[in-house]
Amino acid sequence: MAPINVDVVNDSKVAPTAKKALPEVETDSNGQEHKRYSYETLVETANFLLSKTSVRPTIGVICGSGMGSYWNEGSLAETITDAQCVPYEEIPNFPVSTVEGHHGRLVFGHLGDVPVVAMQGRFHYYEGYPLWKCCLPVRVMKLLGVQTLIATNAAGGLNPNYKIGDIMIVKDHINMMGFAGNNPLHGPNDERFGPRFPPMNKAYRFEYRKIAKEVAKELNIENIVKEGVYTCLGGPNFETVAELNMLKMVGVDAVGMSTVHEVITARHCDMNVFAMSLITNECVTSYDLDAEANHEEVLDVGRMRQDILRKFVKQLADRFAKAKANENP
Ligand SMILES: O=P(O)(O)O[C@H]1O[C@H](CO)[C@@H](O)[C@H]1O
Ligand code: HPA
Repeated sequence: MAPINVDVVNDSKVAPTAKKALPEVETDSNGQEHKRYSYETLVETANFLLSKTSVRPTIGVICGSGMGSYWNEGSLAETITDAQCVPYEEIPNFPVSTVEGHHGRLVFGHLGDVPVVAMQGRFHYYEGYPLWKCCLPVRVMKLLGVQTLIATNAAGGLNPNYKIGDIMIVKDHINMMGFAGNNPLHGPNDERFGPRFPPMNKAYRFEYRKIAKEVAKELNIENIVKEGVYTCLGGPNFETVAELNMLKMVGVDAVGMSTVHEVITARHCDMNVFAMSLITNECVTSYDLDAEANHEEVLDVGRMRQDILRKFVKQLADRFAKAKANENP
Protein backbone atom coordinates (compact mmCIF):
# COMPACT_ATOMS: atom_id res chain seq x y z
CA MET A 1 0.00 0.00 0.00
CA ALA A 2 1.38 3.40 -0.98
CA PRO A 3 1.61 6.08 1.72
CA ILE A 4 -1.76 7.68 2.45
CA ASN A 5 -2.62 10.86 0.52
CA VAL A 6 -4.34 13.35 2.83
CA ASP A 7 -6.20 14.98 -0.06
CA VAL A 8 -7.92 11.82 -1.27
CA VAL A 9 -10.52 9.82 0.68
CA ASN A 10 -12.27 6.77 -0.81
CA ASP A 11 -10.67 7.59 -4.20
CA SER A 12 -12.27 11.06 -4.28
CA LYS A 13 -10.47 14.34 -4.01
CA VAL A 14 -11.34 16.14 -0.77
CA ALA A 15 -12.90 19.61 -0.97
CA PRO A 16 -10.79 22.13 0.96
CA THR A 17 -13.90 23.07 2.98
CA ALA A 18 -14.12 19.51 4.35
CA LYS A 19 -10.84 19.96 6.20
CA LYS A 20 -11.34 21.63 9.54
CA ALA A 21 -8.41 22.70 11.63
CA LEU A 22 -8.83 21.21 15.11
CA PRO A 23 -7.63 23.26 18.09
CA GLU A 24 -4.04 22.28 18.73
CA VAL A 25 -4.40 21.79 22.46
CA GLU A 26 -7.39 20.88 24.62
CA THR A 27 -7.47 21.18 28.39
CA ASP A 28 -9.39 18.47 30.29
CA SER A 29 -11.42 18.90 33.48
CA ASN A 30 -8.26 18.35 35.55
CA GLY A 31 -6.47 21.18 33.79
CA GLN A 32 -4.22 18.74 31.93
CA GLU A 33 -3.43 19.69 28.32
CA HIS A 34 -3.91 17.22 25.46
CA LYS A 35 -2.62 17.90 21.99
CA ARG A 36 -5.41 17.56 19.41
CA TYR A 37 -4.61 15.55 16.30
CA SER A 38 -5.46 16.66 12.81
CA TYR A 39 -6.25 14.24 10.00
CA GLU A 40 -2.74 14.91 8.66
CA THR A 41 -1.15 14.00 12.01
CA LEU A 42 -3.02 10.71 12.18
CA VAL A 43 -2.00 9.98 8.60
CA GLU A 44 1.60 10.35 9.77
CA THR A 45 0.90 7.84 12.54
CA ALA A 46 -0.72 5.42 10.07
CA ASN A 47 2.15 5.80 7.60
CA PHE A 48 4.62 5.07 10.40
CA LEU A 49 2.74 1.85 11.19
CA LEU A 50 2.54 0.86 7.52
CA SER A 51 6.31 1.20 7.38
CA LYS A 52 6.68 -1.12 10.41
CA THR A 53 4.63 -4.05 9.14
CA SER A 54 3.84 -5.82 5.90
CA VAL A 55 0.35 -6.72 7.20
CA ARG A 56 -2.49 -4.68 5.68
CA PRO A 57 -5.31 -5.25 8.18
CA THR A 58 -8.98 -5.27 7.20
CA ILE A 59 -10.27 -6.14 10.67
CA GLY A 60 -9.36 -4.35 13.89
CA VAL A 61 -9.79 -6.00 17.28
CA ILE A 62 -9.83 -4.19 20.63
CA CYS A 63 -9.02 -6.50 23.53
CA GLY A 64 -10.96 -5.88 26.72
CA SER A 65 -9.60 -6.05 30.25
CA GLY A 66 -7.96 -9.40 30.86
CA MET A 67 -8.39 -10.40 27.24
CA GLY A 68 -5.29 -8.66 25.97
CA SER A 69 -2.64 -9.54 28.50
CA TYR A 70 -3.07 -13.26 28.04
CA TRP A 71 -2.88 -12.91 24.30
CA ASN A 72 0.71 -12.06 25.04
CA GLU A 73 1.46 -15.34 26.75
CA GLY A 74 1.29 -17.82 23.93
CA SER A 75 -2.46 -18.08 23.65
CA LEU A 76 -3.37 -15.57 20.99
CA ALA A 77 0.15 -15.64 19.64
CA GLU A 78 -0.99 -19.07 18.40
CA THR A 79 -4.14 -17.52 16.97
CA ILE A 80 -2.71 -14.31 15.48
CA THR A 81 -0.08 -15.75 13.21
CA ASP A 82 2.96 -13.91 11.81
CA ALA A 83 2.53 -11.47 14.71
CA GLN A 84 4.39 -8.18 14.37
CA CYS A 85 4.07 -6.08 17.53
CA VAL A 86 4.51 -2.34 17.89
CA PRO A 87 4.55 -0.99 21.49
CA TYR A 88 2.39 2.09 21.98
CA GLU A 89 5.41 4.05 23.29
CA GLU A 90 7.02 3.74 19.85
CA ILE A 91 4.01 4.97 17.88
CA PRO A 92 4.02 8.71 17.15
CA ASN A 93 1.08 10.54 18.78
CA PHE A 94 -0.24 7.40 20.52
CA PRO A 95 -1.32 7.43 24.18
CA VAL A 96 0.07 4.69 26.47
CA SER A 97 -1.88 2.07 28.48
CA THR A 98 -1.89 2.51 32.23
CA VAL A 99 -4.38 -0.17 33.35
CA GLU A 100 -3.47 -3.65 34.58
CA GLY A 101 -4.71 -6.21 32.06
CA HIS A 102 -3.99 -3.89 29.12
CA HIS A 103 -0.60 -4.70 27.68
CA GLY A 104 -0.04 -1.64 25.48
CA ARG A 105 0.87 -2.58 21.95
CA LEU A 106 -0.57 -3.12 18.50
CA VAL A 107 -0.34 -6.66 17.16
CA PHE A 108 -0.41 -7.02 13.38
CA GLY A 109 -0.88 -10.48 11.92
CA HIS A 110 -3.51 -12.93 10.72
CA LEU A 111 -6.52 -14.60 12.26
CA GLY A 112 -6.80 -17.59 9.95
CA ASP A 113 -6.46 -15.97 6.53
CA VAL A 114 -7.67 -12.55 7.63
CA PRO A 115 -5.15 -9.73 8.07
CA VAL A 116 -5.85 -8.04 11.41
CA VAL A 117 -4.54 -5.49 13.83
CA ALA A 118 -5.31 -6.00 17.51
CA MET A 119 -5.08 -3.42 20.26
CA GLN A 120 -3.55 -5.29 23.15
CA GLY A 121 -4.71 -2.65 25.59
CA ARG A 122 -7.26 0.13 25.18
CA PHE A 123 -7.51 3.64 26.58
CA HIS A 124 -10.13 4.65 29.10
CA TYR A 125 -11.54 8.02 30.07
CA TYR A 126 -10.68 7.42 33.73
CA GLU A 127 -6.97 7.19 32.83
CA GLY A 128 -7.19 10.91 32.17
CA TYR A 129 -7.52 10.85 28.39
CA PRO A 130 -10.27 12.87 26.71
CA LEU A 131 -12.69 10.61 24.84
CA TRP A 132 -11.36 11.60 21.40
CA LYS A 133 -7.89 10.50 22.52
CA CYS A 134 -9.20 7.17 23.85
CA CYS A 135 -10.56 6.60 20.34
CA LEU A 136 -7.58 7.84 18.35
CA PRO A 137 -6.50 4.26 17.54
CA VAL A 138 -9.86 3.61 15.87
CA ARG A 139 -9.21 6.44 13.41
CA VAL A 140 -5.69 5.18 12.86
CA MET A 141 -7.12 1.72 12.13
CA LYS A 142 -9.43 3.29 9.56
CA LEU A 143 -6.46 4.97 7.88
CA LEU A 144 -4.63 1.63 7.87
CA GLY A 145 -7.47 0.16 5.81
CA VAL A 146 -9.53 -1.51 8.55
CA GLN A 147 -13.17 -1.92 7.49
CA THR A 148 -14.55 -3.82 10.46
CA LEU A 149 -14.06 -3.27 14.18
CA ILE A 150 -14.47 -6.08 16.71
CA ALA A 151 -14.55 -4.45 20.15
CA THR A 152 -14.45 -6.66 23.22
CA ASN A 153 -14.84 -5.62 26.83
CA ALA A 154 -15.27 -6.89 30.35
CA ALA A 155 -18.56 -5.82 31.89
CA GLY A 156 -20.74 -6.28 34.93
CA GLY A 157 -23.94 -8.21 34.30
CA LEU A 158 -27.13 -6.34 35.25
CA ASN A 159 -29.57 -8.63 33.49
CA PRO A 160 -30.56 -11.21 36.13
CA ASN A 161 -30.38 -13.98 33.50
CA TYR A 162 -26.67 -13.39 32.91
CA LYS A 163 -24.04 -15.47 34.63
CA ILE A 164 -20.35 -14.81 35.16
CA GLY A 165 -18.51 -16.03 32.08
CA ASP A 166 -21.40 -15.34 29.68
CA ILE A 167 -20.64 -13.47 26.46
CA MET A 168 -23.07 -10.70 25.56
CA ILE A 169 -23.29 -9.69 21.92
CA VAL A 170 -23.89 -5.95 22.08
CA LYS A 171 -27.04 -5.07 20.15
CA ASP A 172 -27.12 -1.42 21.23
CA HIS A 173 -25.71 1.01 23.74
CA ILE A 174 -26.82 3.90 25.91
CA ASN A 175 -24.28 6.69 25.76
CA MET A 176 -24.55 7.87 29.37
CA MET A 177 -21.52 10.12 29.10
CA GLY A 178 -23.01 11.63 25.96
CA PHE A 179 -26.05 12.71 27.99
CA ALA A 180 -23.66 15.08 29.77
CA GLY A 181 -22.21 16.31 26.47
CA ASN A 182 -19.08 14.19 26.61
CA ASN A 183 -18.69 12.65 23.17
CA PRO A 184 -15.60 11.58 21.20
CA LEU A 185 -16.87 13.61 18.22
CA HIS A 186 -17.16 16.80 20.27
CA GLY A 187 -15.30 19.68 18.62
CA PRO A 188 -14.78 20.72 15.00
CA ASN A 189 -15.60 17.99 12.48
CA ASP A 190 -13.19 16.95 9.74
CA GLU A 191 -15.34 15.41 7.03
CA ARG A 192 -12.48 13.29 5.81
CA PHE A 193 -13.31 11.14 8.83
CA GLY A 194 -17.08 11.42 8.60
CA PRO A 195 -20.19 13.60 8.79
CA ARG A 196 -21.00 16.15 11.49
CA PHE A 197 -24.19 14.32 12.52
CA PRO A 198 -23.70 10.57 12.10
CA PRO A 199 -26.69 8.27 12.71
CA MET A 200 -26.23 5.72 15.49
CA ASN A 201 -29.39 3.59 15.34
CA LYS A 202 -27.66 0.81 13.38
CA ALA A 203 -24.36 1.02 15.21
CA TYR A 204 -24.00 -2.73 15.82
CA ARG A 205 -24.35 -4.39 12.45
CA PHE A 206 -27.36 -6.70 12.37
CA GLU A 207 -25.77 -9.14 9.92
CA TYR A 208 -22.69 -9.58 12.12
CA ARG A 209 -24.81 -10.19 15.21
CA LYS A 210 -26.68 -12.86 13.26
CA ILE A 211 -23.37 -14.42 12.15
CA ALA A 212 -22.11 -14.37 15.75
CA LYS A 213 -25.16 -16.33 16.91
CA GLU A 214 -24.59 -18.88 14.14
CA VAL A 215 -20.92 -19.17 15.08
CA ALA A 216 -21.88 -19.60 18.76
CA LYS A 217 -24.05 -22.57 17.73
CA GLU A 218 -21.28 -24.08 15.62
CA LEU A 219 -18.83 -23.76 18.52
CA ASN A 220 -21.40 -25.21 20.92
CA ILE A 221 -21.34 -22.18 23.15
CA GLU A 222 -24.82 -20.85 22.44
CA ASN A 223 -25.84 -21.49 26.06
CA ILE A 224 -23.38 -18.83 27.25
CA VAL A 225 -23.96 -16.32 24.45
CA LYS A 226 -26.59 -13.63 25.09
CA GLU A 227 -27.51 -10.39 23.37
CA GLY A 228 -28.17 -7.10 25.10
CA VAL A 229 -27.62 -3.40 25.73
CA TYR A 230 -24.32 -2.06 27.06
CA THR A 231 -23.57 1.21 28.74
CA CYS A 232 -20.31 2.91 29.60
CA LEU A 233 -19.81 5.03 32.68
CA GLY A 234 -16.73 7.16 33.21
CA GLY A 235 -15.28 5.08 36.05
CA PRO A 236 -12.91 4.30 37.62
CA ASN A 237 -15.11 3.47 40.61
CA PHE A 238 -17.59 0.64 40.20
CA GLU A 239 -21.24 1.68 40.51
CA THR A 240 -23.41 2.23 43.57
CA VAL A 241 -26.47 0.06 44.17
CA ALA A 242 -28.75 2.99 43.32
CA GLU A 243 -26.87 3.72 40.07
CA LEU A 244 -27.10 0.08 39.02
CA ASN A 245 -30.81 -0.08 39.76
CA MET A 246 -31.34 3.06 37.70
CA LEU A 247 -29.39 1.56 34.77
CA LYS A 248 -31.42 -1.64 35.04
CA MET A 249 -34.64 0.37 34.88
CA VAL A 250 -33.61 2.11 31.67
CA GLY A 251 -32.85 -1.18 29.93
CA VAL A 252 -29.12 -1.73 30.41
CA ASP A 253 -28.01 -5.39 30.46
CA ALA A 254 -24.29 -4.90 31.04
CA VAL A 255 -22.19 -2.02 32.34
CA GLY A 256 -18.57 -1.12 31.73
CA MET A 257 -16.22 1.82 31.25
CA SER A 258 -15.32 1.62 27.55
CA THR A 259 -16.43 0.69 24.01
CA VAL A 260 -19.31 3.17 23.48
CA HIS A 261 -17.04 6.03 22.39
CA GLU A 262 -14.92 3.66 20.26
CA VAL A 263 -18.04 2.46 18.48
CA ILE A 264 -19.25 6.03 17.89
CA THR A 265 -15.86 6.92 16.41
CA ALA A 266 -15.84 3.80 14.23
CA ARG A 267 -19.34 4.41 12.91
CA HIS A 268 -18.50 8.06 12.26
CA CYS A 269 -15.80 6.91 9.83
CA ASP A 270 -18.09 4.25 8.37
CA MET A 271 -16.53 1.14 9.82
CA ASN A 272 -18.71 -1.93 10.39
CA VAL A 273 -18.93 -2.71 14.08
CA PHE A 274 -19.35 -5.83 16.16
CA ALA A 275 -18.94 -5.67 19.94
CA MET A 276 -19.20 -8.16 22.75
CA SER A 277 -18.98 -8.06 26.53
CA LEU A 278 -17.56 -10.79 28.68
CA ILE A 279 -19.68 -10.78 31.85
CA THR A 280 -17.00 -10.82 34.51
CA ASN A 281 -19.10 -10.07 37.59
CA GLU A 282 -22.71 -9.82 38.66
CA CYS A 283 -23.63 -6.25 39.47
CA VAL A 284 -24.62 -5.82 43.10
CA THR A 285 -28.14 -4.40 42.95
CA SER A 286 -29.17 -5.06 46.57
CA TYR A 287 -28.02 -3.52 49.83
CA ASP A 288 -28.40 -6.96 51.44
CA LEU A 289 -25.53 -8.47 49.46
CA ASP A 290 -22.02 -8.43 50.78
CA ALA A 291 -20.25 -8.84 47.40
CA GLU A 292 -18.15 -6.04 45.89
CA ALA A 293 -16.90 -5.68 42.32
CA ASN A 294 -13.13 -5.80 41.89
CA HIS A 295 -10.70 -5.64 38.98
CA GLU A 296 -8.90 -8.89 39.95
CA GLU A 297 -12.11 -10.86 39.46
CA VAL A 298 -12.57 -9.13 36.11
CA LEU A 299 -9.10 -10.25 35.00
CA ASP A 300 -9.61 -13.79 36.36
CA VAL A 301 -12.79 -14.31 34.38
CA GLY A 302 -10.99 -13.04 31.26
CA ARG A 303 -8.35 -15.70 31.86
CA MET A 304 -10.98 -18.37 32.48
CA ARG A 305 -12.70 -17.63 29.18
CA GLN A 306 -9.65 -16.91 27.03
CA ASP A 307 -9.79 -20.16 25.04
CA ILE A 308 -13.43 -19.69 24.12
CA LEU A 309 -12.95 -15.99 23.29
CA ARG A 310 -10.00 -16.79 21.07
CA LYS A 311 -11.90 -19.41 19.08
CA PHE A 312 -14.94 -17.15 18.87
CA VAL A 313 -13.01 -14.10 17.67
CA LYS A 314 -11.07 -16.14 15.11
CA GLN A 315 -14.25 -17.57 13.63
CA LEU A 316 -15.94 -14.19 13.66
CA ALA A 317 -13.05 -12.58 11.80
CA ASP A 318 -13.24 -15.28 9.14
CA ARG A 319 -17.00 -14.98 8.71
CA PHE A 320 -17.07 -11.18 8.78
CA ALA A 321 -14.34 -11.07 6.13
CA LYS A 322 -16.32 -13.49 3.95
CA ALA A 323 -19.49 -11.43 4.44
CA LYS A 324 -17.59 -8.28 3.45
CA ALA A 325 -16.13 -9.99 0.36
CA ASN A 326 -19.66 -10.98 -0.73
CA GLU A 327 -20.73 -7.34 -0.37
CA ASN A 328 -17.96 -6.18 -2.75
CA PRO A 329 -17.57 -9.02 -5.26
O1 LIG B 1 -13.90 -2.20 29.17
P1 LIG B 1 -12.64 -2.93 29.47
O2 LIG B 1 -11.44 -2.26 28.95
O3 LIG B 1 -12.71 -4.37 29.02
O4 LIG B 1 -12.46 -2.96 31.07
C1 LIG B 1 -13.47 -3.02 32.05
O5 LIG B 1 -12.84 -3.56 33.20
C2 LIG B 1 -12.27 -2.50 33.99
C3 LIG B 1 -12.80 -2.64 35.40
O6 LIG B 1 -12.44 -3.86 35.95
C4 LIG B 1 -12.74 -1.20 33.36
O7 LIG B 1 -11.70 -0.65 32.59
C5 LIG B 1 -13.88 -1.64 32.50
O8 LIG B 1 -14.12 -0.79 31.40
O1 HPA C 1 -19.35 -4.10 37.13
C1 HPA C 1 -18.68 -3.38 36.36
N1 HPA C 1 -18.93 -2.06 36.22
C2 HPA C 1 -18.23 -1.27 35.39
N2 HPA C 1 -17.25 -1.74 34.64
C3 HPA C 1 -16.95 -3.03 34.72
N3 HPA C 1 -16.02 -3.73 34.06
C4 HPA C 1 -16.11 -5.00 34.47
N4 HPA C 1 -17.09 -5.12 35.38
C5 HPA C 1 -17.64 -3.90 35.56
